[in-house]
Amino acid sequence: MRPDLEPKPIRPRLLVSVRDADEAALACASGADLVDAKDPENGALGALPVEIVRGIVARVGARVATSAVAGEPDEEASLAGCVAAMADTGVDYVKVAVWPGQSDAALQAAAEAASGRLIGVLFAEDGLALDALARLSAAGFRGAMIDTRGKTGRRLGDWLASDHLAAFVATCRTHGLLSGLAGSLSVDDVSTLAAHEPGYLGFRGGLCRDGDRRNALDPVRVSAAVEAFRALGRRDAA
Ligand SMILES: O=C[C@H](O)COP(=O)(O)O
Repeated sequence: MRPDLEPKPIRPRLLVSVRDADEAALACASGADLVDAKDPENGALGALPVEIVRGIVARVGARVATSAVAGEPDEEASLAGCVAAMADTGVDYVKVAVWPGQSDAALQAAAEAASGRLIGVLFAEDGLALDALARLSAAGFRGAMIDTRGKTGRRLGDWLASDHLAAFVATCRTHGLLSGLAGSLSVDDVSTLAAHEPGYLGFRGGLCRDGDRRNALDPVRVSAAVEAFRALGRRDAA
């Protein structure tokens, strides 16, 4: 059965970024809650070709929630177009980079292009942009997440202190946004970050062979992550 990501799950959900339908099938079979289509060879928010994303949705979309990255458009004019192309693949959520200088009109057009399924990605390297969250909510975004832009070994917690992450999640909740945290996370981060009660925690590198996000997903690491998330649920239910 497809897990419910909203409005507030009893535990954070596990997002696993995948690069093709075979990895999507592995993540889904292992018990990931959200399968996220992304090109790990192309930076933090590399978009996959839409044909590959359609293949991922066809393979796992009936069994698990799906998302896809629409990239990091560097021109405001191309934002809504990138989002629309990815929304048209049938994914449940589209993720796109947002930055403070974007106009409200551009944000609104992007949200409309994804029919209320758009998640804005902010980068930890830019600091805590809490004021952006009200704008995303007003524009019609469904959620917001923090990720790291540079995949060079510095992790989410190296950029933002725990109280900042808690403030991000709480402010998302205030504005009715689904919240996500990511950035070179490992399974050891799960219980600490879960305490902030985000909607989901996102993983790629920490679940790949040798911890390198450009390598294939490692089934043993994916299973360990799934177990860590399930343990949270059991702890909360106890
Ligand atoms: O959306 C989440 C990202 O794919 C996380 O990637 P990462 O764990 O390699 O930083």
